[in-house]
Amino acid sequence: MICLLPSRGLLPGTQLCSVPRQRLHKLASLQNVRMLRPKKVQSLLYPFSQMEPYLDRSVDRSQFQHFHPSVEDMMKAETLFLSSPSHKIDYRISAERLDHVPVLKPPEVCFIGRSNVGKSSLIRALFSLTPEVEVRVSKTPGHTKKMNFFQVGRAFTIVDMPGYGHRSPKDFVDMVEPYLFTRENLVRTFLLVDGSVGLQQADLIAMEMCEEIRRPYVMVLTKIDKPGNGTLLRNLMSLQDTVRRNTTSCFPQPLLISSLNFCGIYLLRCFIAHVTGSISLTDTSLS
Ligand SMILES: Nc1nc2c(ncn2[C@@H]2O[C@H](COP(=O)(O)OP(=O)(O)OP(=O)(O)O)[C@@H](O)[C@H]2O)c(=O)[nH]1
Ligand SMILES: [Mg+2]
Repeated sequence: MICLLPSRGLLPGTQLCSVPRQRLHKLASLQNVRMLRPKKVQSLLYPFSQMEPYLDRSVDRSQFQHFHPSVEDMMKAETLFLSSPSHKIDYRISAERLDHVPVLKPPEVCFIGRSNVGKSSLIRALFSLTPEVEVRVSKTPGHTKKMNFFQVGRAFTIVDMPGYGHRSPKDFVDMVEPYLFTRENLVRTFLLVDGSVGLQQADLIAMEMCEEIRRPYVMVLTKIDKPGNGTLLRNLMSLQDTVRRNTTSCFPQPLLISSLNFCGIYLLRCFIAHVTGSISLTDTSLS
């Protein structure tokens, strides 16, 4: 691999490399996914479909399908995650204090959650069609220490946040909380919960904070490849119950994601494209 390092304007955490096309993960693009077995396609595009057979018949399934985009809508959204000369996807800047945060016009979405929950991995999977934008991930909790801004053309900005639970709450309270309260162009916060362990006390505190901020946020269950179906279903139902009982600003449908096997990544790309106003959906996508 030829690396063009060091590159001007790049901070630690991001490298600009010339990556041969074949290094793209085979599941990065819907084009490839659509060639797989229909059952596999279904579970990658609509991860909730894996859970359905295990649900009690009395459970109302519509609450898990408020956002149910067509494959065509997902294809439209995917084009936004492809970098081109007229639509550059790139790391923009890192900020370790609120006054370092750049003023940017495009709508913004950010990812918060406990350290190690998989925030950076998820953003890396979203950008898997543009592997030259490197998002660093680590087994060690507390790896991401700054807010990292990634610009997706003029369409939107994605922000990777330091986690809470490790070296926090100080970092989080000093930097992330004021950002969430004051950022004018922030259109959605994604609050990640580890799907293999379920809701923890720290997650409940973060949900309370999001409720206090009163801006729209969405729960995301990560690492869904790790637990067995029983554990995952239990964690999903408990999260769903908490959302229903205790929240008013939270989107009613938790999104299910595995950054390892790309399950749910296409749906999340479409959700981001939708909430940032970058695509218009066909009528059937939202209920
Ligand atoms: N099995 C599995 N492991 C994952 C997944 N996503 C992330 N991981 C692993 O979880 C660990 C933490 O991932 P990160 O993406 O760095 O987590 P983070 O939330 O950004 O962590 P901080 O930056 O420390 O807050 C890494 O070892 C990842 O490989 C997933 O979908 N499935
Ligand atoms: Mg991180």
